[in-house]
Amino acid sequence: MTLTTIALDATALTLRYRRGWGLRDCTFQLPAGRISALIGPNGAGKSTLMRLATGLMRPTSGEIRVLGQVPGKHGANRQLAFLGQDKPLYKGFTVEEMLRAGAKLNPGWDDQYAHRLVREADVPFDAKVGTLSGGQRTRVALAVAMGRRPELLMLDEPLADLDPVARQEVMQAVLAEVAETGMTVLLSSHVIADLDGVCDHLLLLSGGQVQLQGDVEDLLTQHRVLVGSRELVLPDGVVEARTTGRQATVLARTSNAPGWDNNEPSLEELALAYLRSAKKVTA
Ligand SMILES: Nc1ncnc2c1ncn2[C@@H]1O[C@H](COP(=O)(O)OP(=O)(O)OP(=O)(O)O)[C@@H](O)[C@H]1O
Repeated sequence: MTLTTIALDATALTLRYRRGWGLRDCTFQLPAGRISALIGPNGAGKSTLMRLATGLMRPTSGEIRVLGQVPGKHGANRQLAFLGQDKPLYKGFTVEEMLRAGAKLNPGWDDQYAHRLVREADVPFDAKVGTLSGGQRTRVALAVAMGRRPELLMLDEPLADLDPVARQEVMQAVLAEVAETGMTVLLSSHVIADLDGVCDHLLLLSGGQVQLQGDVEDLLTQHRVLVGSRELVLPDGVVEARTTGRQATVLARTSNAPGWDNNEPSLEELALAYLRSAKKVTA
């Protein structure tokens, strides 16, 4: 990938908290204009990575570049919008006042668009933010983040408190924005099924380290779910092997597994196999 096609570029990125590692020697690149999934178990380092990208924290060693710049060096990156797990809203403001604050604070603010996003979510403009449900607050926080029309949008588990219809609506809004403006999105979620068909790039962290990264289509074609007798010879590239009775189910990075029934994995099968195998290694 050349510089202009890379939105996030990390080299040996490390952050050590007093208690232990947040991230450890992470090297990866996320492509611009695409939706990248950030997956990992609790404590994997997903929020830490996003905080480093915003410049809220500095790495202990290594480097991260966001849209070509080291975060925080030239003030807040105006092209970057970040929506963390603690939604950055003023509880005493009405939704309308929140949008007005967004307009005042952000030069590139698109007021019509932000209002449309709130309207689509059926959130009343005159309601106080503090009286909204968790899901409604998420929709307002998203409108504030996307109203800035950022080049890079980072969402830390944005779907966690949304109902199934709202999850779909939010993903549709994000997809439409990516298609229309070429915005780059980094999206973390524990519900991998929500990311399937939406994300075209994957970054999987575990224990602060990169376990798997790449283009989703490429990763899926490079892996196989193999089903067969447990007596069969395992191919190279086994990520995870499980047995029930006389049958074995294997996920392997291979295209050559004689004797096995083999199918391309879904994103969920791929990610879960890597997450389970990382858990076994660290247990
Ligand atoms: N402020 C902090 N001080 C000390 N340790 C921290 C701090 N924030 C995170 N950590 C530790 O760093 C590691 C990575 O945490 P992080 O919050 O980045 O993980 P995560 O992948 O976002 O987890 P989750 O899915 O639970 O939100 C964990 O071991 C966590 O305990």
